[in-house]
Amino acid sequence: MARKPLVAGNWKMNLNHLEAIALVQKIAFALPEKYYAKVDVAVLPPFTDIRSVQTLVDADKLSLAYGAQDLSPQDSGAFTGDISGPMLAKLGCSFVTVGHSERRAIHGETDELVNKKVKAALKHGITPILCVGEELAVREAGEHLAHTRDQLIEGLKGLKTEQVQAVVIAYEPVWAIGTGKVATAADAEEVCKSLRGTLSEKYGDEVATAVRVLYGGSVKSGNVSELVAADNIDGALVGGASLDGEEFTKLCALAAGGPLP
Ligand SMILES: O=C(CO)COP(=O)(O)O
Repeated sequence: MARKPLVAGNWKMNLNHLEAIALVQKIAFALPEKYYAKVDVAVLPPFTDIRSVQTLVDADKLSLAYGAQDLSPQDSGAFTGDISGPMLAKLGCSFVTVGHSERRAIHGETDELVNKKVKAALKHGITPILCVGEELAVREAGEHLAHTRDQLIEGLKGLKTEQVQAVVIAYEPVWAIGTGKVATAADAEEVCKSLRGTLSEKYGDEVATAVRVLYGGSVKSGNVSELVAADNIDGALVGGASLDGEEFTKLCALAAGGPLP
């Protein structure tokens, strides 16, 4: 089965809601509709931008999807500062990143919490983009396959097979994030293939064949084609390059197989 590539722009803590509107308009204008038949495109802005993005996407009937960068494992209650799955679902979010390495490192998120967040997203009909990836020391020790396998297994723990089928996985080696050091296509493919192998072993071939596995870490228009050409890489989770409308559009068009618009 051919998996449709997904390119998701993780804006991280960048752009206010006015800047968000400008960027989405730029992408909508620059990326012709026909590309969406070959690539799914999503933006993941900060929470404060989502309502504005929703309004724009709805009003102009854009094919672009959007989502959030995190969610609470809880639905509601005394959790100051948190944002819940039902709130995101109400805003029309299709995706939410869960377990991004920045949240694991800066906010101390454990695999157990990440697993709860994956379940919270699924409960509210939002596709979790479960992020896994090793630090440089882990790779240098040759432990990257075992490390990412454990993160995958723990992140999906307790899910039914059909729920796993609804998840997107993103392999983001920590040493390649925001550093300009992209993993080679061969390095990225090695891990993505191994993750798919783990899915097959735990949930069967059908699920493993259906689930999209993205690569993230210094993806740009200059390297995306080589990455998505690999058998087991089904798109990209893009940080820095997703903040530049022209660059992001180019990247999406190339992930769709080109030509440039
Ligand atoms: O963390 C990332 C996306 O989630 C990758 O960020 P960069 O593309 O800026 O390296």
